[in-house]
Amino acid sequence: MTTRVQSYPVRPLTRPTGNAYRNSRSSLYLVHTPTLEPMMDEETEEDGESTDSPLPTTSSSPSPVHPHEREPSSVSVVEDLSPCYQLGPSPTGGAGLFATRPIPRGTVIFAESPLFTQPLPPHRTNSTILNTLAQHSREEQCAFFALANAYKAPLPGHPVLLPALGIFETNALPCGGTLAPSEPSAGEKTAKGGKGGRASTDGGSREGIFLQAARLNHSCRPNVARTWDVGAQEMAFRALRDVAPGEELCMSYVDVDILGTREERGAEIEGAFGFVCACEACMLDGREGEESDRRRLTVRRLFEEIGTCGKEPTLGLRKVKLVIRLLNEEQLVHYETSFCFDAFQFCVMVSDFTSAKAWVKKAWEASCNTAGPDSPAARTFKMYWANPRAHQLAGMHPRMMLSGPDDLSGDEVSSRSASRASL
Ligand SMILES: C[S@@+](CC[C@H](N)C(=O)[O-])C[C@H]1O[C@@H](n2cnc3c(N)ncnc32)[C@H](O)[C@@H]1O
Repeated sequence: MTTRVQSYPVRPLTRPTGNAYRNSRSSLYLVHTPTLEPMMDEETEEDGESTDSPLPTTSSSPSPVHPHEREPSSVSVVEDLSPCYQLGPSPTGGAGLFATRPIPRGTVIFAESPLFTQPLPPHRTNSTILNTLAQHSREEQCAFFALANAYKAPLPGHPVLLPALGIFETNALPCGGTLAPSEPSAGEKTAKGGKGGRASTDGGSREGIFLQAARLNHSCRPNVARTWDVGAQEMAFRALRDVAPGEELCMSYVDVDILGTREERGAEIEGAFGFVCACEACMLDGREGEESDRRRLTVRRLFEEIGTCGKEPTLGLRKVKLVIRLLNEEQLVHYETSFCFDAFQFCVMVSDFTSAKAWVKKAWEASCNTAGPDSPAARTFKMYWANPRAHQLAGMHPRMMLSGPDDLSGDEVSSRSASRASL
């Protein structure tokens, strides 16, 4: 039987429907259910594990500015609590949100409660939305009706909807439920709410209007991630990477899998959301556009291949390192989490616990930046960071030294040539 590495608890590479890629590792979540509390660190000299890697501390509630990058054991709070973004005209057309000062990756840019929520189709209609809006202030009603409506004069093949419903479908985000990590959303395709592959952090039982977030445009190279906080009933929006002043803040409406070519993404976005994507990545042309397409397809292919490298940890790790380089070149670093956890598993298989810890630490940092330190994934990574031997694949192959994420150069072929040739 092939030994496959397992997807991490909140799997990022999931397509909404009808795609073989989607199912590749969707059933391979962690099969043992680890305690989510950190265990005692079991480092031993025999295993040569480093002791200079302190375990992270986490806070339970996000501050308005809350970077986790670089030094995960400390949380720096930027003193200026005024919004670090403002509304402005977007190059994609319409309005968008723009950074007004540098935003470090991992920062909670804002957290927002929904103005109101609605059930999934077919249980919401123009009337249910109007009835709900009637309970709100005039100011809030005006704010809602000032939002974009992609269904007023839609592209061919898309219906014209009544105004309240059209605005809702254009701007709603999933919130309010608790799906199992592998469970696809039960929602039908609904503009932003229809972003498929919505995992546990989003929930799936209701969709809501978030007045600030409704101004976030889509990008296939997003710099913002959203996470639904069930406890706080808020959506948190985090910077996926360092954002420069003046840069537009964009999330991916296609949720997590934006690894298709420009053509594939364009068709998917137009079909699901009724607009032609004019994001930075889709606007690349000529050689730059081709290279971007090639990198994304290579990442997608390697994602599949890495899942079957359980018998060849060395090869698996080489592929992970290549993917990470490609993701950096493509500025899709938020996908790193899954691959770092793959690398962790290759290392524990051969009892290289020092490298394993370095990889799972990187996975932890990435998951904090994407979904916060209290996310199930971050908590699981933290547990494995404390005790990598707890993983069920630990020691399944003869002992061997692999390498950690600090050595991305390694002996791999250059990413550009490898993206053309198979490893
Ligand atoms: C939730 S709204 C985003 C904010 C909107 N631009 C505004 O002015 O309020 C979604 C709409 O913004 C536009 N939009 C968002 N992302 C876009 C993109 N990448 N390319 C082109 N249009 C985009 C589309 O018209 C879409 O229906």
